[in-house]
Amino acid sequence: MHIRVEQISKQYSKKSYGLKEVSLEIQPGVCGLIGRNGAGKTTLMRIISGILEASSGKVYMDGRLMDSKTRKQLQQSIGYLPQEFGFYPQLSVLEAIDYAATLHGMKGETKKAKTREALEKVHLDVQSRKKIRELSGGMKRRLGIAQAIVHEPDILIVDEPTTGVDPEERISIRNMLTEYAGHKTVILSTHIIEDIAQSCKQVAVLDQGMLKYQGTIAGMIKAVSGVVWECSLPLSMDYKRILSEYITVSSHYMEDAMKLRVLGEEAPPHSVPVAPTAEDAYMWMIGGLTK
Ligand SMILES: Nc1ncnc2c1ncn2[C@@H]1O[C@H](COP(=O)(O)OP(=O)(O)OP(=O)(O)O)[C@@H](O)[C@H]1O
Repeated sequence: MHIRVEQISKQYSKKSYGLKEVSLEIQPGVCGLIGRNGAGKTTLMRIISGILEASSGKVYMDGRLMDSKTRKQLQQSIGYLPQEFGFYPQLSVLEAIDYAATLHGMKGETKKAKTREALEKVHLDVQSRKKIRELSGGMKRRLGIAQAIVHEPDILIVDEPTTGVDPEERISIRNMLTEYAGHKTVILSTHIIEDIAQSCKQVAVLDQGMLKYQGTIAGMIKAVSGVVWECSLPLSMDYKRILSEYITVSSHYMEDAMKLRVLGEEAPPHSVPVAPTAEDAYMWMIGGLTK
């Protein structure tokens, strides 16, 4: 399904904006939403899911406007995993997904088959009798994905599915989402640029409620060619000026020099231009770390 977000704003209160006039096109495949805390990722995902109303703007799915008349029907094509997802700890893995399938109106053999398929997709079929309270954090996250895909939605929206899980689990969750995408649309939010670089065809960078970039990872990297520098500064040099004038991606002391990777339009002293990475591009787009 193709999603079009048109001039969406969300004002929570007089002073608090979640989003400011965000327009975005999302095609089938995995789309990564990246931005620091408070950038507006959750707000955007909740609006696309139809569980939060925008203050202004429109969302279209395959050309159909989401409004009070179409919302319920469009929501049947959406699966959503919020950042915090609570299951009853005394339920078993199977019971939890069976319950989610019931909520989607499934019955009998169909429900049984879909429940089993969802658990297989997230590799929890062998744990199906386990109680939820016995699951690890990563397993709970995978169970959350299973409840979001049990009705095989065309659009899957997952809010920070890889936060706080170990690297192996992160890669596994990433792969599951890529596999699920196939011809479907998966929107995933993250703080982790590596997740986006590895699994997303499309990427949108949000910062302070505004869209800073939309396109491919390759396009994002290309956009910052010529602004990434590696400096090797003599230890006697006052490097604080460079830190204040450039966006610093990394810095470390060597025996004889201070090595910096910085972003800026002009070459800093003692520097050579280097090829940008996705992390450089992201840092450039959000204007560096908050000071
Ligand atoms: N219910 C609310 N009431 C008031 N302000 C809110 C509410 N929800 C979000 N906000 C504000 O809207 C902005 C965007 O928040 P949002 O949760 O969408 O960001 P986020 O990118 O998902 O952040 P995080 O990565 O920390 O989850 C923030 O400034 C936040 O404080």
